[in-house]
Amino acid sequence: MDAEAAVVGPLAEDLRVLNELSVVSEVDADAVGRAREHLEAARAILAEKTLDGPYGVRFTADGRQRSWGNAAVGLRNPIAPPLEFVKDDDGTVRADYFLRRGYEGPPGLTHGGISALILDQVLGYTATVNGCPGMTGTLTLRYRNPTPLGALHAEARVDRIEGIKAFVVGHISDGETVCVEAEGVFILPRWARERMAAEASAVTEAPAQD
Ligand SMILES: CCCCCCCCCCCCCC(=O)SCCNC(=O)CCNC(=O)[C@H](O)C(C)(C)COP(=O)(O)OP(=O)(O)OC[C@H]1O[C@@H](n2cnc3c(N)ncnc32)[C@H](O)[C@@H]1OP(=O)(O)O
Repeated sequence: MDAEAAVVGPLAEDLRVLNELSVVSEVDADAVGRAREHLEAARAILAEKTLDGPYGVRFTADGRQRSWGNAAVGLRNPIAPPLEFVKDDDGTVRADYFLRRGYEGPPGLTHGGISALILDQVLGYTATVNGCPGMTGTLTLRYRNPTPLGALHAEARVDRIEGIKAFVVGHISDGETVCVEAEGVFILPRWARERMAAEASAVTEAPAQD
C-alpha cells in the first residue's frame, strides 16, 4: 500500500465503523451529543481543503489507476464495503467481502439495492479486465434466496462478447447458497467509440517519419 493509501484508507474504515455504530449504538442522549461534538470537530478539519468536483479516476506516476471515490470499490469511500477483486487465469473475477449492519434492508438481511451495486461493479469490472470495457446498459437480477449480512462472495465471468457489447453473468453467495444471480450487458459508449476512431484516424493520417 502506498503512503497516501495508508493515510486515507484507515479514515474510510473508521467511517465504516461509525456508520454501523450510528445504527446499533444504544448510548443515551447525552453520550450521543458528546459524540456529535467530536464528529463536528472532525468535519471541520476535513472540510479545510476539498476537491471542487467528484474524485473521478486518477493515475499514479507509475500508471496505476485509482477509483478511490467509487461507491463499490473506493478506498476513500466509506459507502464501499470495499470490494477487492481477484482475477483467475480463465478470466473469472471473484471478491470476498463483508457487509456490516449498516447495509441492512429486510430485517437482518442485505438490502437488495446493495447487492445490485456490488453485482454491477463486479460484472462491469469483469467486462473491463477481459478486454471489453463499457457502461452498464442493462443489469438483470434474480433474487433467489435472502442475502445475509456478514461474509459474502461475489463472482462473474464473461458469457460472450459481441463487438462493443460484453454479456457478463455472475452471482452473490453466502459461501454455500446462491442468493442473487445477475446478467449484465456492458457497452462501449458512442463517445468512446468516436474518440477511439478519431485517434486511430489521426495515427493513420500522420506523415511518415524517417
Ligand atoms: C470507456 C468506457 C467506460 C469504462 C468504465 C469501466 C468501469 C468498470 C466498472 C463499471 C461498474 C459500474 C458501472 C456503472 O455504474 S455505469 C453507470 C450506469 N450506466 C449508465 O449510466 C449508462 C447510461 N447509458 C449510456 O451511456 C448509453 O445508453 C449506453 C452506453 C448504454 C449505450 O449507448 P450508445 O449510444 O453507445 O448505444 P447505441 O445506441 O449506439 O447502441 C449500441 C448497441 O448497444 C445496444 N444498446 C443500447 N443501449 C442498450 C441497453 N441499455 N441495453 C442493452 N443494449 C443496449 C444497441 O441496441 C446497439 O446494439 P446493436 O444494435 O449494435 O446490436
